[in-house]
Amino acid sequence: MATTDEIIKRTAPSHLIDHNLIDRDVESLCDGMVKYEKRPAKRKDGSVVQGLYNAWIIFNNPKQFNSYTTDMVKATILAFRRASVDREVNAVVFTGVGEKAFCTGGNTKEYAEYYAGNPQEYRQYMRLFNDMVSAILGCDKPVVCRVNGMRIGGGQEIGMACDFSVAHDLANFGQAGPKHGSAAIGGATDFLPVMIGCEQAMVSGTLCEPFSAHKAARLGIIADVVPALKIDGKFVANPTVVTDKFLDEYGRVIHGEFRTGAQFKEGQALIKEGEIDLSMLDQKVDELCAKLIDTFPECMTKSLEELRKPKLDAWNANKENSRAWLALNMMNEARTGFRAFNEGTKETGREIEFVKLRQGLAVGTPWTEELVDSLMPGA
Ligand SMILES: CC(C)(COP(=O)(O)OP(=O)(O)OC[C@H]1O[C@@H](n2cnc3c(N)ncnc32)[C@H](O)[C@@H]1OP(=O)(O)O)[C@@H](O)C(=O)NCCC(=O)NCCSC(=O)C1=CCCCC1=O
Repeated sequence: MATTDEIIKRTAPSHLIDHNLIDRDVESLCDGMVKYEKRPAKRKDGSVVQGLYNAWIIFNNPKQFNSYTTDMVKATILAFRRASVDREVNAVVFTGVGEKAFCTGGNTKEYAEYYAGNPQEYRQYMRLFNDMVSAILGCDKPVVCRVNGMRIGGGQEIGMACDFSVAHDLANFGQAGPKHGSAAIGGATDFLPVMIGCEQAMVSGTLCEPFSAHKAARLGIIADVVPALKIDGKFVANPTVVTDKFLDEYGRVIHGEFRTGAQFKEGQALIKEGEIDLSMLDQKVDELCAKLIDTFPECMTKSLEELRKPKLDAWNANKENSRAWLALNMMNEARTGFRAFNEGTKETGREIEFVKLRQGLAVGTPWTEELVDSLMPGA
């Protein structure tokens, strides 16, 4: 009987059709701000698998906490399509450069300086954003979000669109919309209720208070969490988060909550003096990818397609209405909130005085350019 290798050699066709949409490097679409790297796949024992790879899609905009510009969104759509049709790719690892931020969502500078006041332009942008989320949810390969740092706003939304999330425990997770002039309707309002229940989804989607990685793991936003801080060469859990207790004296769950007061400050100081090491994160990602490759490919894809449906159905039901609302929202609250973040500073703050705005609207004050300018931090 011929061996599998002999049969492959004898029967594999000499020509394969390329199903990519366009034949261009991902990097060339966005000046290298999204990288596409095929990294050799490994078995559970760490040995390299000949001819098979994982596609690493990497946001490369560290100065702006890996927020995505319009060009980066275009490149990401094509990167996921490329991974989907690449026969040698078994899984996608979606991550960012550095150890501070996976992604903090839409680029607030571009939002404030180009899209603010231009709903027709933002409608076109939101077609691209929607297609990026759909490209992740429709990827024919399992998608692992390697959470290399904070996952905020649209960054949290595209992260939750992935199939698995593995995070280091200095990362925070949350939304920013209602504080910066938007609503988390780029996926979070679709995914959060399905993933963590309506009550905690409401907390995360409206109050804009971050969850620690340990809380995100406890609630079910991420599959796994590992340490990244080393003190004297030894990995330690995030010292700003409660990880050594589960209940407080009243029986309330406190595991994963942020420490407060002096304890929080001491934790911050410890992080500053320690060393950040992502080797445990990469080991966990490698372990997961090694498990994924040890399966039938079509059965894996079918399982992904079925298990994605709760998120996908909510996303498909709402994404076009959300796109339309977000475009029109660029006329008032988004124009105001993203300008405030972009024009504010650490000294003046980067958010408006919400009560002042509410007091004005309570007496019917119209949205004029003058009103918007008066709300800018430091105005
Ligand atoms: C809370 C933060 C994420 C982190 O705060 P902090 O740790 O204090 O860092 P900063 O000093 O704020 O930021 C460091 C520098 O990075 C720049 N930065 C951070 N985030 C962005 C961003 N999203 N776009 C562009 N630049 C960003 C920041 O300006 C600093 O640089 P500088 O030169 O100014 O010193 C905090 O950074 C934060 O709140 N960031 C903004 C989060 C946000 O509002 N994201 C957009 C939400 S809306 C969105 O994503 C949407 C997606 C699709 C659907 C519609 C929609 O609204």
